[in-house]
Amino acid sequence: MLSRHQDPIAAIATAPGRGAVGIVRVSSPQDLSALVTAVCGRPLKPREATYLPFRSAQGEAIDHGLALLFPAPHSYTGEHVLELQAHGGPVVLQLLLARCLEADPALRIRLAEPGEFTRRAFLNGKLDLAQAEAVADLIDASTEAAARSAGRALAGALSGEVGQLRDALIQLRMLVEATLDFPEEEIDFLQQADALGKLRRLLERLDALLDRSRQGAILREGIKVVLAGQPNVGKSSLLNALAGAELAIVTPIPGTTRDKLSQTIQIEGVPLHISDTAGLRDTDDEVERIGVARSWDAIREADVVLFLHDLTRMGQADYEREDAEIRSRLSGVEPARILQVYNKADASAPSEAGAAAPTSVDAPRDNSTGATAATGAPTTTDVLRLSAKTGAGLDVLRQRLLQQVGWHAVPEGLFIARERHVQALRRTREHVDLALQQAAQEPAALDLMAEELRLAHDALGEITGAFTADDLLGEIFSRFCIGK
Ligand SMILES: Nc1nc2c(c(=O)[nH]1)N(C=O)[C@@H](CNc1ccc(C(=O)N[C@@H](CCC(=O)O)C(=O)O)cc1)CN2
Ligand SMILES: Nc1nc2c(ncn2[C@@H]2O[C@H](COP(=O)(O)OP(=O)(O)OP(=O)(O)O)[C@@H](O)[C@H]2O)c(=O)[nH]1
Ligand SMILES: [Mg+2]
Repeated sequence: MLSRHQDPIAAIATAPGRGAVGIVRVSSPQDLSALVTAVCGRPLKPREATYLPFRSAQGEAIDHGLALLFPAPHSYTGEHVLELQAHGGPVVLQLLLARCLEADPALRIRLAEPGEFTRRAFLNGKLDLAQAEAVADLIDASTEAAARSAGRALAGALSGEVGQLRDALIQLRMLVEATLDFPEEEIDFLQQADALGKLRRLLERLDALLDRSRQGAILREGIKVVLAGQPNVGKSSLLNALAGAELAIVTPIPGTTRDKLSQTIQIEGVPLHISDTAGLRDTDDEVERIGVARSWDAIREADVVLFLHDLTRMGQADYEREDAEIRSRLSGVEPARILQVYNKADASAPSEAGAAAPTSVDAPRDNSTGATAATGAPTTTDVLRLSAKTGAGLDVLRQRLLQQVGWHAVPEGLFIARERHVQALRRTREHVDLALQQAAQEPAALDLMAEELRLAHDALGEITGAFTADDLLGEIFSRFCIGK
C-alpha cells in the first residue's frame, strides 16, 4: 500500500486568473513517459524546453506551449516533474490540468493539496523545513525587506546558522557521553572548566541567533496597530497620514467612522497592519454600537494600541470624563501595549495643554532600562505629541512603533524567521542553560547535563525538520497555496 505521499500529483502552479503564461505541473515518483507521449506527442529531452502543441484526448491542440521534463531526482520535488508552460488563461489551464489527470490512467494522478510539491521537496531532502517555510514566506512577503530576507532564508541562511550550532552541540554531547561511558579513563574527555566555557559560548551564540530570528519574525508577521480613542480625536486622520492616502472618511462630526478599516503600510520594511476604529463612546445608535464593540475586539488583539487624545479639548470636563472612562476599560489591556498619543498639536499651544499633555516624547529610548522581554519597551511614561493634520511628530511615532516591538536594524543580511523558530530557539537555550547549571555543580552532574544537551539538540532540530512531528508538517504545508 503506497502512502498518499507517493501518489502522482498535478496542479496549476501559477496564480489564479489571467496571466501571460500559466504553468501546469505534475510530480510523480513513477515514470512519466506515457503521459508525456500522450500530451506532448513525443518524448522530451530532460531539462530542455520544447515548443509543441499540448494534445487533447481527441488529438486536438489545447494550446501551444513549452514542455519541460525534469527526470528524478533532479527536480524541484526530487521526483519526476513535468511542466507545461501554456498561455495563462484560467480555462485553458483547467483544460490542460484535466488532460494531465486522465492522459495516463495507470498513473492515477490526483490534484495536489496546498504546499504538496514543496512538502515533497522537503521529504526528498531538496529543502529543509526552514527553507520550505521560506518558500511560502517569499510568496507571502508584503515588503521588499521581507522578500529579500525570505530569499536569504530560502538560500539557507537560517538553516546554516542552526547547523553550526547543532554541530557545536553534537561535539559537546560526544565529549560528555564519552566521559560518562569511560569514567575509569586516566584522561577526562571533558574538564569541568572547559565544559563551562563551551556551554557559555554556546549560550552567547544562541542569544545572537535568537535576536536575529526575532527580527526576522517581526519582518514576517508585521505589527498589528490599532488606533483607538473617543470620537473626533483624529484616528482616521492619523491612519490617512500614516498611509499617505485618503483611505478613511474624515469629518468634524463625531461618530464618522463606524466600521473597522485596516491597511498594511511599512516602516523601514516592517509591515504595519494598522486599523482605524469607531470612536469609543456609549451610543443609542445600533450600527455605531456594533462598531464600538468591534473597536474593543481590535484593541484586544493588537500588538500596539495607539490611544489618541485631542489636545484642543483637554481640560474640558466631558472630554476628560470620557477619556478616564476609556482608560479604566483599557486596564484589561497590558499597559506595555498602549501608547498615549496626543493629537492636534498644531491647534494647541504647548502651554495651554497643561501637565497632562507633555510637550515632548519622554519615553526612555534605551531598551535596557526596565525593558520587558516581550516587547522590548517600557511604556508607562510614554507619550507622543503630534499632528495628523500637518504630519509633525509622525516620524517619532514611526520610530516609537518599531521600538515598541523590539525592532532594530540588524547589521548583516537579515533572514526571515517564524515564531515557531523563535520558540524552538528559546527552548534550546533553556536546555543549554540547564546543562550549564548541571555542569557547574561540584562535582559536575554529568548525566543530567547529558540529558539537557540531548533535549537542546532535539529542540534545535525542530527548526530544520530533523525531528518534527507529522501533524506539524501538515500544519505548515497546508498554509501554502495550491500548486506550490
Ligand atoms: N518554471 C519554473 N520556475 C520555477 C520553479 C519551477 O518549479 N518551475 N520553482 C519551483 O517551484 C522555483 C525554482 N525552483 C527549482 C528548484 C530546483 C530545481 C531543479 O531542477 N533542481 C535539480 C537540479 C539542480 C541543478 O541543476 O543545480 C536538483 O535539485 O537536483 C528546479 C526549480 C522558481 N521558479
Ligand atoms: N487641527 C487639527 N485637526 C485635526 C487633526 N487631526 C484631525 N483633525 C480634525 O478633527 C476632526 C475629526 O477627525 P477624524 O480623523 O475624523 O477623527 P476620528 O477620531 O476618526 O473620529 P471618529 O471617526 O468620529 O471616531 C476632523 O475635522 C479633522 O480634520 C490635527 O492634527 N489637527
Ligand atoms: Mg474616524
